[in-house]
Amino acid sequence: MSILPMEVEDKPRNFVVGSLPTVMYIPDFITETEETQLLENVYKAPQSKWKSLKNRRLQNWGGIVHEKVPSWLTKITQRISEESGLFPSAINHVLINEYLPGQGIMPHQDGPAYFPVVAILSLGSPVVMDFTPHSSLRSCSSKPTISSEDANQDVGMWTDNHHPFSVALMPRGLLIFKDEAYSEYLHGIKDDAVHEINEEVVNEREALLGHGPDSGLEKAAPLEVMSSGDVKCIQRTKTRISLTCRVVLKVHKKLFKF
Ligand SMILES: O=C(O)CCC(=O)C(=O)O
Ligand SMILES: [Fe+2]
Repeated sequence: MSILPMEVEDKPRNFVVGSLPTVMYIPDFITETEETQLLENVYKAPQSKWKSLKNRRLQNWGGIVHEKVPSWLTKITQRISEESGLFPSAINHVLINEYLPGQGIMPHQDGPAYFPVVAILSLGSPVVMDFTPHSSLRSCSSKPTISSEDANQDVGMWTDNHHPFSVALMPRGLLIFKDEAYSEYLHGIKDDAVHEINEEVVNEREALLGHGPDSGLEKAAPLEVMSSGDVKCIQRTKTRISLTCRVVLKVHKKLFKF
């Protein structure tokens, strides 16, 4: 079946979650077989490919001169690029992050080296990713010591309808965020072994059912999601691998200084 340009253009918009039009989540973007194959390839890489950081390990593929993204990754990145229609050229950089249960990533903004669209494919185990408006978007900048948790309680703190929100990243799901969500928000993953699926999680339904909003197919909640009373939680019991796919605009000899 051919995909008409109209459909290509409409596709990402169908997957918008929450109130920002620049955040999309596509459940089950890949099959379980593809997930297994990707995980096999990630762990087939030589040990020297892993860089250990304080709270996680990562592999860098591409983004520097003379290093192409390998074909086991381009199989997926080409599909992400084609189906989203959001990247200006072929995805030339994939960062693979490995998180053990209880590991996370500090709230941060992806750097200016990238075109402002990022696609994150999750494998293995689910987590919740939190988005927080950049501190410059606080209407009360005189309260710099407030913790992000306290800030989440106080909706009036943020200017121009900027509010903290979260996205549940289930295995095989694809998160895409761009433009405003890319440059006006920080994103991070808490280093806790349990992540609550609270009312700030914009894709709660898709995460719990494991299917897209219009699929009509309801499946039991994934095993890792537990309920205690009204509160649903992700119990992080397994390793999570994520593939962060971006376009490096100007390819240099080095991307990071480790
Ligand atoms: O692992 C993730 O889901 C996020 C990774 C990330 O934000 C990054 O590598 O910049
Ligand atoms: Fe990031």
